[in-house]
Amino acid sequence: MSIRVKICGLRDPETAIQAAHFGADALGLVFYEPSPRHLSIELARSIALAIPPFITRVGLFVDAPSDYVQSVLKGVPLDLLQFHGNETPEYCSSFNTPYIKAVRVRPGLDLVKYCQIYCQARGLLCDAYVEGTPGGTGAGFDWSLIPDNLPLPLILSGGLDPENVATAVSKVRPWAVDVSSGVEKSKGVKDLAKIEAFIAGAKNAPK
Ligand SMILES: O=C(O)c1ccccc1N[C@@H]1O[C@H](COP(=O)(O)O)[C@@H](O)[C@H]1O
Repeated sequence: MSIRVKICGLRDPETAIQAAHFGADALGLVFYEPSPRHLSIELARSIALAIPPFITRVGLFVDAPSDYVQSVLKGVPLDLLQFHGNETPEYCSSFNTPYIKAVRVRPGLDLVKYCQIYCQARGLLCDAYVEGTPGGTGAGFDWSLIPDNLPLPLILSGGLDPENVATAVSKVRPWAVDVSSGVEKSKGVKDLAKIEAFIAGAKNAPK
């Protein structure tokens, strides 16, 4: 099975198009104001419309008011929502749009139970826990905390980069990987060479 790769935090159409040409399967647009990758609805729309077909356009939210998510969905063509905060299963299911749920992995957290609670999610995204910041931190975590028997497709993220992604894919065998900081030259500024190397590293990881 070939690994899927999501590149998160695109901020201009040209970089999104390049990432698609390098083989990205999904591209993430951030709607979380404190993030350096936050987009206005207008800019997000121009990026989403530039993305070629058969690439999943993902909108990322963190504990956003429902009417804000609705207004983004009205203005921006999105295929999938990524909820990266403490959203309830009822909230996540209320937008009539497929979603993935992010969880910040910590010792003692029962990830199988978490999947059962979010059973409507299309996948579970496992990220690092960093006090005070919901994600996009570049921090990694102990992959051995992820059980083998997760009932949802696993999307591995948190501190991945072109150097460690092949090891992550070979060891953890996730359905997909997701990256933001690891393919940037500075906070919020993507690096095309790193995006290309990350995608190649993930897709050519030893089986
Ligand atoms: O990218 C962001 O700015 C962001 C903001 C708030 C929550 C999540 C965010 N991104 C997601 O965080 C993880 C880990 O990213 P990193 O590669 O460690 O920087 C990833 O799933 C991003 O989609």
